[in-house]
Amino acid sequence: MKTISEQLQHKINLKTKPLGALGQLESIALQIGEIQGTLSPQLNKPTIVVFAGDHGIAKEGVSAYPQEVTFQMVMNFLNGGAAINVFARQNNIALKIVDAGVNFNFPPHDDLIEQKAGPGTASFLYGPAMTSEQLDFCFQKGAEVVRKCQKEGSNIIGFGEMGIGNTSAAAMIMSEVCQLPLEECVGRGTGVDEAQYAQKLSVLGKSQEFHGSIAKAKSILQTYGGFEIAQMTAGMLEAYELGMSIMVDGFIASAAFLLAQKMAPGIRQHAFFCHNSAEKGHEQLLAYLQVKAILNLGMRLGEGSGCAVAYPIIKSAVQFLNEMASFEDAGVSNKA
Ligand SMILES: Cc1cc2ncn([C@H]3O[C@H](COP(=O)(O)O)[C@@H](O)[C@H]3O)c2cc1C
Ligand SMILES: O=C(O)c1cccnc1
Repeated sequence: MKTISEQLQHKINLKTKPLGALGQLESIALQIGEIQGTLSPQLNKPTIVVFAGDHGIAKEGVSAYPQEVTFQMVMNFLNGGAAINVFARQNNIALKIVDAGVNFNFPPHDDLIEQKAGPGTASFLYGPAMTSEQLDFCFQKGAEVVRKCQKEGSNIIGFGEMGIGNTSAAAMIMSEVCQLPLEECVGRGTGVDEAQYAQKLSVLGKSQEFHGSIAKAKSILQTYGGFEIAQMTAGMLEAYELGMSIMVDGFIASAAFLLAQKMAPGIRQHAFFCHNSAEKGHEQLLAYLQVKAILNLGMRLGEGSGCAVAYPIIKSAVQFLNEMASFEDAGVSNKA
């Protein structure tokens, strides 16, 4: 009896095209078929969840933009005007916005899921970003929102984020997990200039000296945080448990994924890396995971925008697998 992977590969090879001619679409089709355990996979109710949270480290001059941009952008998401709104609408992707811990009290809104772990993390320059209770809360709530998406019929979910200062948190996580020097993990985020970049590197270097090396995934999260990053990690783990396909956005979402993979190595077979971000460090992060991103558009935005733009490509992979004729169906001669 052939394995499902062998049967899928056979089905792909018999499509009316030269062997391998659909390139990465073929590996995506194979992977979705493997995840769903079927020769005819379906994509149901694609959903992107954007987790927002503030960062204590933002007060140390590590971003080109002020902290209040986090809540202002959440309002923009709710009003439908951000990049992620545009691309999600374009591709019929459901969008959920989560307040994982923004330093602002939002008025109630139907499209906003309130699961605040606090009014932003503490600065990790002086101590851990969050308490163990806050981390537990993030794990519980991040998983809960994904379960809700699945109950609503979704079997493919994208993870995006918003949080001024979060390329700093992500760089700390990457350096720790990948055991790479900070210089290779720290990028310009929202676009810091030379002097601000030197300041960012110095603040992050001091933080790493203060905390020393940290082995456990959960301790890394508690130390460097992001409430939004912790909820993404938990959400990814839940999506894996539920057998869903996972779309990973850029640098920050990939840092959350690094921790999820440290906790559950099998998750990688469920993940699609939607794009290679222009943020320094992302390429090496993807190399560490030994994965190839779908797109390389020089994007460096976050918000789940890479997932929304890459989704139609994943859909093309599923469609060719389900709809394309085989050599036999179409009466086309196969290779001699
Ligand atoms: C207007 C605006 C919209 C954004 N949407 C996502 N980000 C992105 O930039 C931030 C990370 O960069 P850093 O670490 O340099 O602060 C995150 O909020 C991320 O989602 C944005 C940033 C800005 C300014
Ligand atoms: O790669 C990303 O997701 C990213 C890069 C820079 C700023 N915000 C997000």
